[in-house]
Formats: sequence, C-alpha cells, structure tokens
Amino acid sequence: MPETQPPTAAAAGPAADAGPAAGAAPVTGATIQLENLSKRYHGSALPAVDSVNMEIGAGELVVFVGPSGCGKSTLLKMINRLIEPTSGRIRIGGEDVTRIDPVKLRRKVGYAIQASGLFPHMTVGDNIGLVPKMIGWSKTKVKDRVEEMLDLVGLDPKEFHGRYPRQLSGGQQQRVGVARALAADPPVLLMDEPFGAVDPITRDHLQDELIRLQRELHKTIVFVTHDFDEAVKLGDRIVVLREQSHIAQFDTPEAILTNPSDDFVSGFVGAGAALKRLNLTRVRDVGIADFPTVSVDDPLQSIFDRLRAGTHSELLLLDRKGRPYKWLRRGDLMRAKGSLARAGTLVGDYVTRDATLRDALEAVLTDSSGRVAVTGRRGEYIGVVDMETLMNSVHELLEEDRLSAMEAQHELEETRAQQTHLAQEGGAAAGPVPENGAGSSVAGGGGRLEGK
Ligand SMILES: Nc1ncnc2c1ncn2[C@@H]1O[C@H](COP(=O)(O)OP(=O)(O)OP(=O)(O)O)[C@@H](O)[C@H]1O
Repeated sequence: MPETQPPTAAAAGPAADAGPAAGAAPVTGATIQLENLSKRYHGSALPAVDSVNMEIGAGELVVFVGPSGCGKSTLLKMINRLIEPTSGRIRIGGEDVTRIDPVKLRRKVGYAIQASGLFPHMTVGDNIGLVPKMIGWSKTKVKDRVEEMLDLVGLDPKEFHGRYPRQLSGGQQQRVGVARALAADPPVLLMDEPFGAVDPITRDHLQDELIRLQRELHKTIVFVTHDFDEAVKLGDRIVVLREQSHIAQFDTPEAILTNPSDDFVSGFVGAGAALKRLNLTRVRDVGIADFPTVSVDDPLQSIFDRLRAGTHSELLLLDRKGRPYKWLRRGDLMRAKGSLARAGTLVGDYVTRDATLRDALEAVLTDSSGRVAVTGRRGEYIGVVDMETLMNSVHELLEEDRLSAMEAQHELEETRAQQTHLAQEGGAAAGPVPENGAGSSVAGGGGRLEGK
C-alpha cells in the first residue's frame, strides 16, 4: 500500500489546486477518509462523535472549528487512534487503518499539540529524533534529520540542538513540537490547538511559518482550533462542527464567510466577515505601487530639487542597503538645515508581499502617511500599498464573493429543477438534493453547491 499518493481530481483541495503553491512542490500528503466514524465514551448517554463521514484530500490543510465540547479533539485523535473509535472506519492513503497496530499507524501520522508536549528531560535534538530513532533510523540519519528539521522551523541547529525545553520560549517550544511531529516525514500531520498557549504576536508568526512550511511540504494537515480567524487564515477548507461532531459546513473559507449554510454557521462566523476576508488575501495579490525614492547617498541638493520640482510632495528615503528609512516632505527639508539626520519621519512599519491585507491595513491605519512600504526578503524596498488600493481591493473581493455565491445558488436551483423534472418523469436515477450544507456526510470538494 503506498504511503503517499499524487493528487487526484477528486482528492484535490485548494492546496493541490491552482494558486501560488501549485506546481511548486510535490504533494507528499495522503488522503484521509472517515466513514461513519463514531465514539461513545464509557458511561455517556450520547456519542461524543456521531457517525462522521468526511474526505480530506492529499496535501490539503483542513481546520476543524466548533464550540467547546463538540468533539473536535475526539474526532482528531481517532485519526491516529490515540482514541479508539467505537465504530466506523478510517482510511489513510486508501489503506484501512482502523485495526492496524496503532504504533505502526502513528509513524504515518505526525501529532503536534498545545504547549508542544515535549519531554522535559530530553534535549531538543533528542525530542525531535525520538520517532526516527524508534523506527530504526541510523544514528547519522537521525542526526542529519534533526538538523534539517530545526532548520525547517527556523531554529539554528547549533544553538538549539542541545537545549532543554525549559530553556526555550513558548513559541520556540511550539516550533520544536512541529519539527518533532514532522521528523519521520509522515504524510499526515494532526495539530490539536498547537498555537493555543502562546501570545497573539508569536501565534501570528507561527501561523505564517506553518503556511510557509505547508507551501514547501504539501502534507495533509488536520488542524483543530477554537479560533475562527485562525481557521480562515490557515485552512484550505474549514469544517464547522456542531454538537456530536455533526458537520454544519465543510467548505473553503471564502464560501463559509460569504455563504454560510445556516444560522449556526453564521453565528460562528460572527460579525465582520468583510474584515475576515482581508485575512485571505496577500499583499502580493493587490497592486503594489511605485513610489519616488531617494537614497541617503544622494546629495541633499538633488533631493531638495526633486521635491521642489513639484511632481511629488513626498519622497521615500532609502538607507544604504535600499531599505525604507524615512518619509520626506518638502517642509521637512526646509527645516533640515543641511542634514538628513534631522529631516523626515522614520518609516514605522512595513509589510512583505506575503503579509495579509489585514496586516497591511493595520500598518496603513497606524502610519500617518496613509500608506505602507512593501519590502522583499532582505528588507529592501519594493513599492507601497495605500489606503485607496486596499479599499478598492476589498470591494472587488467582496463583489467577486457575492457573484460566486449567486452562481452557486443558481447552479443549485438548476440541479434541483432538473431532478424534480426527472422525478416527475419517473427517472429512477434521481436522488434527493440536499437542502443546505448541513449533515454529516461531505466528500472532498463539492461544498460550494451546498450553500444556502
Ligand atoms: N475521556 C472521556 N470520557 C468521557 N467523556 C469524554 C472524554 N473525553 C471527552 N469527553 C466528552 O466528549 C465530548 C467531546 O469532547 P472533546 O474534547 O472531543 O471536545 P472539543 O470540541 O475538543 O472540546 P474543547 O474545544 O473544549 O477542547 C465532551 O462532551 C466531553 O466532555
């Protein structure tokens, strides 16, 4: 049985679909299929998870969200059989793993949890190398892998290899937790609120790191969170769960934001869908404008002449490495008295092309200039994004969402009409059409049609 498989049309979620990551790296994940999966805890009247059917495509990042106690963790832990199902079936990469040796199963499935779950008495290196060592890799191979993994999660192997978990910050511990989960190169990674215990800024960085990692690795990732914003930011698709893990909606973040299947999902999405939409778009996707720049090496007189020439009332001063340094206005230079040291306003904030529009908007709102500088990998100036561009982009995005929701609605109505017609003619093949996206049976991909 192959551990990995290429993306298929049926399995392909948005990660394996078109988009910036397409073609960038091979999909190394495997499909996950849950069939009538249930869990009733001993002594409980009702099952915690009630007959879930779900298919997650190879290379997809799917997020489970839902209210406390709805069974998210139970459902997740049944995938690697940390919790044994009461009934139903789990397939990974097509293989029925419901009854195989759970230890063997866990080699296919990495697992990262809140507060990292590292063994405190073991060094970072030993923690990461644990599973590869257990499955019989040679010492050299384990050592190389540990270094590779530390590098992958942005920690210097020389510095961190020999440290103990207590000598790391919360964010660094989480990174090591992810490195450990990926060490044996499993096709599937389960993440149970992995960033729940860190502060919001570190959390934001860890989320960005996960997006970058997934762009490189294309694993199949199932991620549990309480936080809908986190789900929107990370998920190729989101599963909104209600009590007993009944699936309220399984769809792309865009579709859930713009076309929630019912009041339960709308309540979960909450207010501010337009703002949440900003989390889904990156600065690279909007128009990055040119801005007139000058360098600290330019003679003061030439800078002055450019400002006086009048086409621009403002210039961006770059430092010797080409990084944004100061915004210069005409009046600033008048008061500069022969030195740039006293002139202009320091550039307070900047964003990269991978930043979300929400980050860009925040930066624009906090900068009195009404724009934000966009920088490259080494902090070098690329361009600027201003308030007007952001507002226009958001309007366009919302309009596109509205149109695709209308299209989906139209298709749904046509399918219904066709089926009614077939049923009236006694067409035996006509099956029922769902009323909305609710119900616990959802296969890969087709969620859009199930919107309201
Ligand atoms: N070991 C157990 N024995 C009995 N009942 C349990 C056990 N573990 C969980 N439950 C119950 O099963 C239900 C689902 O729990 P689970 O932890 O999966 O939910 P959750 O959605 O992950 O919750 P949270 O978001 O609060 O972590 C809850 O009602 C919980 O009380």
